[in-house]
Amino acid sequence: MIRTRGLTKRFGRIVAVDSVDLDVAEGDRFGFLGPNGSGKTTLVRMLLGLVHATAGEIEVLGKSMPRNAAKVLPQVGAMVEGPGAYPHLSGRRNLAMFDAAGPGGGRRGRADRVESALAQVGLSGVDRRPVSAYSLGMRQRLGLAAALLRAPRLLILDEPTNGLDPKGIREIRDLLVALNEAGTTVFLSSHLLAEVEQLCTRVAVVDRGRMVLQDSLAALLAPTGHVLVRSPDAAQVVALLDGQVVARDGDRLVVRHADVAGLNADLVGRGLRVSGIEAERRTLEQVVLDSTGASGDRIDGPTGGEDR
Ligand SMILES: Nc1ncnc2c1ncn2[C@@H]1O[C@H](COP(=O)(O)OP(=O)(O)OP(=O)(O)O)[C@@H](O)[C@H]1O
Repeated sequence: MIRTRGLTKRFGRIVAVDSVDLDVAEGDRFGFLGPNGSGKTTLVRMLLGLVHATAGEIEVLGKSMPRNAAKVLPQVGAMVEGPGAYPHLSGRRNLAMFDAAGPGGGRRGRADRVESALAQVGLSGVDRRPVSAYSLGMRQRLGLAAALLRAPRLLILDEPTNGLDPKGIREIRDLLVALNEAGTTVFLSSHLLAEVEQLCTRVAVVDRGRMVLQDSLAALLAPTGHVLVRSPDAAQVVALLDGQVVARDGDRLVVRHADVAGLNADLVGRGLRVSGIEAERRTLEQVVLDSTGASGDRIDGPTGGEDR
């Protein structure tokens, strides 16, 4: 669905995107993560032909970009850098104009396309008030509605839940899952780890323009090979497991062991009480923090921060 090789963008001395090889497969819900200023928006804009790459190759829907933009873009729904809309017009009017402007946007069926897109994003009851009177969350939903007008095969969204409250975030997440289950590939950039952890099946992480990680979420959050044990008999557990306990804090132990059920049976079988036991997993936050450096928009003084 999306494939880049050696994709690079320089702005003068700044390398905003540095030789990125991205692979998004059909059916993915792909989360593109990175700290502020790491190059996410620049990469997304290159995918859509809005910014010319300095070097490298881009394929979207199997076709080279931006050469095939006219063929590819009608099958791609995109929302980049906040929803753009005419502020003095209503949401419906904005969508109708947006529909008319693109290929495949004949007058026939336009009203239905607009109503269907509004309904999908939860705006079907919206009145004639101008977009300037919309809340940030309503504008975000309207931007998403514009991306959905053509029932796209691929959705490319830059920070789609910016400005939404927790309920709104959840609604958009449910909508993206439903669209994905109906066959739409979803690619979204975000710096909200919890959002990506709950929504995405695959993730890539960029840091200062370079891709530092690309894998399935399940693989990234797989068990670490340690088991977290809680036991009122912690001292005896340490003695019994001799050398396998890598950390202890009161009644909590971290044990090097791959088999949770087996370890539990072993401890209980020897008369040791277990009040909690589970496989240790890293959170996406830990995975990302381990793979990235300091925040991209930090400007430390001579004594602070890391040497760049
Ligand atoms: N038009 C431009 N001219 C010069 N530098 C730019 C331009 N666009 C982006 N940059 C620089 O490229 C780098 C990457 O910016 P980009 O906006 O792609 O990051 P981002 O990951 O999307 O950040 P954020 O999460 O804050 O939106 C930054 O250092 C930014 O200052």
